[in-house]
Amino acid sequence: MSLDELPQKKLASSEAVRFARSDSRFRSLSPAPIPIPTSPSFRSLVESASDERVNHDAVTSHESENGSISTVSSTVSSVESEKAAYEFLAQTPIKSTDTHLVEFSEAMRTVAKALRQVAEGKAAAQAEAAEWKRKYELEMAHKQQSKIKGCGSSIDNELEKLANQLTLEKPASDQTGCCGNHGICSHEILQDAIPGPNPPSSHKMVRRKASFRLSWGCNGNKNGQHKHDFVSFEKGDITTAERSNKQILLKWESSPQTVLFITKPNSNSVRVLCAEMVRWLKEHKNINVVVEPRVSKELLTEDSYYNFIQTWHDDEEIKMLHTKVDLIVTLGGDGTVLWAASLFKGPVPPVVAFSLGSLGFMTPFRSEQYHDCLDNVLNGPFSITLRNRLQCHVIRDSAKDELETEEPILVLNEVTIDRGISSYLTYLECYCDSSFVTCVQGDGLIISTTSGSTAYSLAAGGSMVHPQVPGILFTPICPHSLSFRPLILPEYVTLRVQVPYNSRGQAWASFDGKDRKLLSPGDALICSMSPWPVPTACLMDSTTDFLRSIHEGLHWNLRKSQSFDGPRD
Ligand SMILES: NC(=O)c1ccc[n+]([C@@H]2O[C@H](COP(=O)([O-])OP(=O)(O)OC[C@H]3O[C@@H](n4cnc5c(N)ncnc54)[C@H](O)[C@@H]3O)[C@@H](O)[C@H]2O)c1
Ligand SMILES: Nc1ncnc2c1ncn2[C@@H]1O[C@H](COP(=O)(O)OP(=O)(O)OP(=O)(O)O)[C@@H](O)[C@H]1O
Repeated sequence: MSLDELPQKKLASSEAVRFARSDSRFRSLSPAPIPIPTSPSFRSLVESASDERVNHDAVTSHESENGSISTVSSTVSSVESEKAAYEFLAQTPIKSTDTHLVEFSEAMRTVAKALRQVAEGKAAAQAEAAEWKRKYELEMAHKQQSKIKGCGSSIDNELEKLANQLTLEKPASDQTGCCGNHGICSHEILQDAIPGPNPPSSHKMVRRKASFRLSWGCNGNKNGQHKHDFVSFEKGDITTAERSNKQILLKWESSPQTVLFITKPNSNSVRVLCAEMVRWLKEHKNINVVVEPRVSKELLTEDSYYNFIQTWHDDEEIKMLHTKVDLIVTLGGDGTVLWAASLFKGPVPPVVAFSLGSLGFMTPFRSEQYHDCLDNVLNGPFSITLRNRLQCHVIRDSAKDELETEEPILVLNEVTIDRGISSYLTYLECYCDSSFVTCVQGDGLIISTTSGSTAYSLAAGGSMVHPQVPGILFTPICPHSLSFRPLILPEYVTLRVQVPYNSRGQAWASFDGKDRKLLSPGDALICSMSPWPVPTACLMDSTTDFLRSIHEGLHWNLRKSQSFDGPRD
């Protein structure tokens, strides 16, 4: 832009104020620096122009490569520029210039205030992030302590008590001692339950859970022992001896006795298959069957033969399901596996997922072969995939100083933060531990597990990741930026996504595609890896099943082979 153009480009001062207030840079964390003019004549010219954009253009156009001041138009010398500026000032009525000066300084004050607020906001957010991390760690330490105190004695007694109860009864009040407020308890994560004699069985009796052992498959040798030294450091050489995630095998130490059925609703084929499988398990394997209340009604309406089935009546009973159920059978699609996982806020028994849906990424078993499949699983050993879940806490701005937060939500696929019905861009500040990651400006953000990498995250351009890879996917949804590529972060980090106070709109969080929660400015979502994975039984093994899913489910890299009879080297 040449100086001659300046008077025409001059904006009305009210426009300048509006611009200062609306320019997104003044709301962002790292605003572009506002250039300071150098020459006094130039400064007065710029001030009179009362437009920060004009200011910016003028300064950049005045800085040549050799450091001297030049204009875009090479014919105008600096002397001429100054002359033109004075001419311009002379033409401008004093009164109008004064008014412009006043209004421009008002605009600059607004800008300065906005910048100060942004800086303060950023500092406060960082301090708050650190504070929440501290509280979270405190809470975890507290849970760990109560677990250590309560686990030893209370779980034995409770299991004993439960074993003698005739139906799925409400837990006694001290049962939460071991499992925390949300029924979470770590004692069953790798080595489940306590081996020992079973109490006498009777009609409707819930017996002690079957025990099992998990081991690591080693180069195809199913009895391979997992070495605990991941890294060795001998004579200064660092080598990785064994990696943490190998194929895991589950071997029963006592026979499984109780199977929970979770079924897709409103499907006739599922209802018929469920009734048949329940009958088969009872008659051929003498297995106790627990079903959802809806399914219990359906089965009992169909035939009083199903009197032996058990169900639950309230949320408290759901919280204790993991202490009674040896195995979960799901009949449906991936949504049914997600639903089954969502019932367990703590440890999850192994899941055998039969495919009765359209895609079936996590449902490797075919219902036509259910006799063989269930036989194999009930006898064991069988391969499992330990599918990590994310633990999500919504922290409300209004409750950020309280220790008690909303109940955590565990997701198997992902948590999505999007713009919901709002037509504005979402504006989300993201932190990884105490480091600032980025501001998401777009339709939203997906924080996904590796199991969820083939679901929504994939549709948003994220990578497909083997479910045993320990990582967290950070995938933007339609980011309004050309350079925002998805990330994969290590599983040990804590992510924090905050809707800043100066966000234009609200955001919505949804968990495995369900339970939408409104996030208002100031609210935050904290995600970290949960210690409670979902163990899913494999048809073959983790890798074979994963590759089968991407081939058959997604037709990954399907292409006709070239014929042999073409041109050659
Ligand atoms: N644009 C998208 O792709 C999109 C949009 C919304 C939700 N979703 C996904 O839907 C999931 C909820 O599933 P639903 O069955 O309850 O809803 P749904 O009935 O809408 O089905 C969503 C589809 O995603 C598939 N799916 C689910 N989990 C998968 C996984 N881990 N790998 C591969 N495919 C998977 C399902 O088989 C189904 O075909 C959410 O967790 C989310 O990942 C995807
Ligand atoms: N036991 C259940 N109770 C309530 N809702 C359920 C249950 N099981 C599944 N759902 C819901 O029903 C919907 C459909 O289930 P699912 O995804 O398993 O079937 P599908 O859509 O036929 O299969 P696919 O996902 O493979 O296309 C999902 O939204 C899921 O959350």
